[in-house]
Amino acid sequence: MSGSSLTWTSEPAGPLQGAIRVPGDKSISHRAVMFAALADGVSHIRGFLEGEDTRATARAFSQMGVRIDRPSDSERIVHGVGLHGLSAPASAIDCGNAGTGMRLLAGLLSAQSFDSRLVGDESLSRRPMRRVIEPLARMGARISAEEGGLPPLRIHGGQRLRGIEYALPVASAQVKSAVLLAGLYASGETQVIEPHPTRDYTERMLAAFGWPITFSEGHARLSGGHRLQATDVVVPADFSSAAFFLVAASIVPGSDVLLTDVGLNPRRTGLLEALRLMGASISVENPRTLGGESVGDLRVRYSPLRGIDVPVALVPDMIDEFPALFVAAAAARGTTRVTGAAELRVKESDRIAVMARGLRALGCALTETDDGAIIEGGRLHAGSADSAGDHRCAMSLAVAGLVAGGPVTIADCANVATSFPGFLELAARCGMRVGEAAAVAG
Ligand SMILES: O=C(O)C1=C[C@@H](OP(=O)(O)O)[C@@H](O)[C@H](O)C1
Ligand SMILES: C=C(OP(=O)(O)O)C(=O)O
Repeated sequence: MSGSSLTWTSEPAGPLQGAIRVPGDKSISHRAVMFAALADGVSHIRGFLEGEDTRATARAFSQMGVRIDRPSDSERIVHGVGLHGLSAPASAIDCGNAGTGMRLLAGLLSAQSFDSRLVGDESLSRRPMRRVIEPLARMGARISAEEGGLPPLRIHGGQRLRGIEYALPVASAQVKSAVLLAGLYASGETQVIEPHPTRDYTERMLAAFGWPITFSEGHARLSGGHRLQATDVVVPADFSSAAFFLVAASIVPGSDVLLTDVGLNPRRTGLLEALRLMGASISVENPRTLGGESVGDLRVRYSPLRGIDVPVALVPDMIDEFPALFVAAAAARGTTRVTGAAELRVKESDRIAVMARGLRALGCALTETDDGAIIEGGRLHAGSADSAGDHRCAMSLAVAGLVAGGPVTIADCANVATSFPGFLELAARCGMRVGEAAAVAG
């Protein structure tokens, strides 16, 4: 990573135009490497996200003896070692900035015969891990953490796991997936019940790799003792990365942008519905299936937005898109209220606080609440904001700069490389004026 001091400048821009394909889906890329590594045979992954988060996951499996070839950018050929073929890593596994990597690996590693240690960067080291430790301990896992349930995690191998029925206290695909991954190795049946359905990539991908699993909205059930069979995976473009362009083109007058091959799993597309409720003009063109997932091209045209009460039922389906939604709300006419989104406070940053500070610095009237915010739309002005090292806040604040009265500087943007390498190039290609501060100023 290129140092946390990276500052961007974003300037007001004219209409955004063009067709772009954002990089591969992060959630699917993490899981594709994991299941391919544990499968019997060789799997070919196309469209893999070349982000720091997913590369860290691939590195973790290389450390555990899995051969992973990279024939070209965003391609991986994974030589699976079978469910019991991983070997003890010689050193700690560094998950970088990735909550997904750490929580899913915690489930998987708690079932191995060897000990392991999971570490992360400064942000990940502040994120709650009790949510996975607790159900995994019930299955018989032995995991110790720092005070407060924080990383690093020390996982004591050689435990016999047993299946459990687990009702998740919070809607979390990461916790669900950690339990299901441990369940692959457990005796008996493992069942997970969610308070609200979350992204079901683990369930779908287990089925694609040949593991018997029953799942429906909010519920998944599997038994241990089967095998995973290598399969090829095609990763669609990441809706969460497309989100910045959906908002940008919606708020910059005259814009007309096409985002191609975007994954449209309904557990990810809450922002599409929220923006449409606000008056956005977004159509799905050429809907089709790619690698078992619904995909489509999203055509977004400028349309004046109005404030809404974001339906609470949409929250889990747009959990990573709130920083972008906050910007849409700040540029809309009227008031937007977000509730039921307390999870935003335990992401890469406290996303409610970081976006509140950032948008207030640009003149937005915004009131933080425990589980959301009240955002008054209006005109933004030039100013300085800090992303607090959070990739999604950095890109969202860059979008805000497009409609501010003058240049906006955004501090601490290096972590954009965790989920969206090449953001600046794609942004420039459709007409955004965002760049590294020195380059824009010079
Ligand atoms: O399972 C996944 O791939 C993810 C689940 C979500 O986290 P939670 O499970 O904490 O809601 C999301 O915020 C994250 O970016 C990716
Ligand atoms: C929350 C996110 O990811 P993770 O939990 O994997 O760090 C995200 O990408 O917005």
